[in-house]
Amino acid sequence: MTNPRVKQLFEAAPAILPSLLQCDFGNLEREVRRLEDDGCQGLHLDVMDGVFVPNISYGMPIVDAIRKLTDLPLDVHLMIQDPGKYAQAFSDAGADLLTFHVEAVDEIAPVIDNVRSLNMGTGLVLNPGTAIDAVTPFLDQIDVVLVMSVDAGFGGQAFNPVAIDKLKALRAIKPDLILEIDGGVNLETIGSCREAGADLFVVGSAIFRSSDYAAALDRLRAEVQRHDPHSS
Ligand SMILES: O=C(CO)[C@@H](O)[C@H](O)COP(=O)(O)O
Ligand SMILES: [Co+2]
Repeated sequence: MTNPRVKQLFEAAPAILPSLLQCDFGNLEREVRRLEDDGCQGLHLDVMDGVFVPNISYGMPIVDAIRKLTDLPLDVHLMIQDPGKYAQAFSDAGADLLTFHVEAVDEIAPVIDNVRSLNMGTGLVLNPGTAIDAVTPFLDQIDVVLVMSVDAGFGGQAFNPVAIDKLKALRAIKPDLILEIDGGVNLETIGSCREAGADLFVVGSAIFRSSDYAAALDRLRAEVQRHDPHSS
């Protein structure tokens, strides 16, 4: 991995990545500063097109605005049809790690090649109903598998435990693969994700519905630490 911010993010793992979907967009700079001050090691940006998922969030201009506000690694989760068509634009906007859904493309390999050629970290995303066989042929070409524990499209949904078995299976197949989990990750669910092998934890509601982000992040980090499979 040559992208220095992605390298930095992976070295920080296990790490919590706040999903900005539910942040206060009217005060974006204040939100980003708060998360930086609270010791976050990266930000998760959810891009939704109203076609691949039944919701619309934001696109390149917001990624670009956040890039100008921070040097933190930007993990851009594309929930869009035909993601390869927009890889260059998200690279230009400042994405460091670009993940796209296997369900959104007919041919996965050319999109991986496209993202890699732009020097971004590359990740494949699986919705809860998609088996890991959809990503296993590509594990040597990518940097991350993002396992969804909700159907992509909305924050605030309940965690689907099918994700736990997928994390365990992927960890068993490739011990050094970076595994990311997204959807319904909170104080009750984050420990089992860590035990199952997750390295990066995307958290939306459990941070942004709290009045004290720092305290919420500290509690989540303590839970990750408590469930670390490597500590005795
Ligand atoms: O990609 C998505 C939803 O599609 C996520 O990144 C959510 O935004 C996470 O929010 P919570 O489930 O933690 O509320
Ligand atoms: Co996401």
